[in-house]
Amino acid sequence: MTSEQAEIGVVGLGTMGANLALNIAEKGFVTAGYNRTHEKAFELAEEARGFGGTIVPAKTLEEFVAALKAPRVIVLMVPAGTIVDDQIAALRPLLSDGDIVVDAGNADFNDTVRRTRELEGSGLHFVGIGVSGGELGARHGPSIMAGGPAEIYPRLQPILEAISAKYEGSPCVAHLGTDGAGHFVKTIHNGIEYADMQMIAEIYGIMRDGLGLEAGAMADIFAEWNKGGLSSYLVEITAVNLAEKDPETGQPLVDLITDEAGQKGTGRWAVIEAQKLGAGATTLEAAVSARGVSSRRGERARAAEAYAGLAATSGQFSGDKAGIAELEQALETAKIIAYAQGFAVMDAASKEFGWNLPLGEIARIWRAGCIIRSRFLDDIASVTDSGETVNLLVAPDFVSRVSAGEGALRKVVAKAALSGLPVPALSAALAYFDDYRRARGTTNLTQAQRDLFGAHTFHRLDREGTFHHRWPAV
Ligand SMILES: NC(=O)C1=CN([C@@H]2O[C@H](COP(=O)(O)OP(=O)(O)OC[C@H]3O[C@@H](n4cnc5c(N)ncnc54)[C@H](OP(=O)(O)O)[C@@H]3O)[C@@H](O)[C@H]2O)C=CC1
Ligand SMILES: O=C(CO)[C@H](O)[C@H](O)COP(=O)(O)O
Repeated sequence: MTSEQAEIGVVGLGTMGANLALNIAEKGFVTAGYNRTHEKAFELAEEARGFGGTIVPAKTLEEFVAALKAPRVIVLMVPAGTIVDDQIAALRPLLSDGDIVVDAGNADFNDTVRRTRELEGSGLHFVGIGVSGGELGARHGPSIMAGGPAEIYPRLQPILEAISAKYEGSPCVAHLGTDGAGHFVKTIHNGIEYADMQMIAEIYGIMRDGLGLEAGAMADIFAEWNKGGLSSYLVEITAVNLAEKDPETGQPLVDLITDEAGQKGTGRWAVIEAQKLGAGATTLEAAVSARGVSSRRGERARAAEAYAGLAATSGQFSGDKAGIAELEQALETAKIIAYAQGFAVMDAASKEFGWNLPLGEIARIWRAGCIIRSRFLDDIASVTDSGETVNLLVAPDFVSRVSAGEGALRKVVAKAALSGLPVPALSAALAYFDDYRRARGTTNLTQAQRDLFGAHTFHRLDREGTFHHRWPAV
């Protein structure tokens, strides 16, 4: 291979990096590849040759950098945290003015902001981008959420547009704002992903433990739902997950998988940022907490024993057509509420960090390629396009949909409570909805309590100003 021929380079050729490199090479861009375990780069170069693409493999970072045309574009696809800092530190002495380092892994947007500042004035440009779509998305078309300096984006745009997913011909990629905007949006994408997955799991729990349905029967129901308002990648894969049989035992594979959810941190970051912004993302919180509870399997087994004597009111749910339709409508309604929360967090962040996030564009680039892709994002795009700051819950189209579905959600949450079936995310959605639509809430009492014990003051409904009352001593 000759030197200085690659238009872009990828560092970190694991699940995502390898597939992204193949995707880029397939689109006709000569791509340099470096991996800590360098054999992978050579294997990948061989694979790319198979479809006529070029990946220039490198044994060392020096060789990798030498293979790139200047000004260089280097994409990091390694695990979040210090590994990204270490890679930047290792690359820095090898790079020149004008080179661009792109962190395309999941990252805490605070780290992206810090790295941007650290590289400011160094001659290098730092760009944080979120990539969603998992292994297949990376290979054939992910949704890409770009941050970083607006003036640098045009240099990345042709490659990003070529490799991204397309929705009716439109590339699912956009520059969303400066510094950490892309990673922030990806983080909220993942928070919504957690909520969506948790709600699906709760409905599955009702079908399994409340209705006694077998996995195969549930697969058919989810496959049917995927043809309607719930049509989405996550519902589609749920049907596939439930239909799959373990090749060794012939049993549904899902029945043999332990009920302990892993998490790599993005959902937690989403919830932390929502809390910092004072934008309640209760369905996302419920989903993150539920994964935490699930991981304490031993503790749960002991608690199950301790409360074995508690009687649940069985027979609440019905498996007939109307009963299944009620579950479908409850899930659809709760999903709208979860997405409303996610978009409200992005709206709050946009104002706090001065990003001017294009919420309609975000919904549009999530319509294909990413894990939460669904038909329903098209509806969100039209609502958020108006440019007005609205919580989706008060947009007219969603008011009618939530009004039509809230009864089903309420019944499902109530029946689950009576049955002793856990529905933390579905009930969080309902509670948020009831809270959000209540013109006269109850925190007047909270304010009174705060003023009594801490002289924190309060506002009054009947006059302007800030007040402190001399409450009776307690
Ligand atoms: N998997 C997914 O669905 C998605 C993942 N992401 C994000 O993409 C990034 C990569 O994830 P993924 O591809 O799944 O992870 P993998 O574990 O499959 O790959 C990790 C890559 O990072 C390299 N690496 C790990 N530790 C080090 C280190 N200390 N120094 C140098 N290189 C190191 C590995 O090299 P080696 O081969 O030598 O171990 C490998 O190339 C992460 O930020 C992840 O959050 C984003 C969207 C989806
Ligand atoms: O970014 C992703 C999808 O969008 C990754 O698959 C991520 O790993 C999912 O998060 P977690 O591992 O915490 O479930």
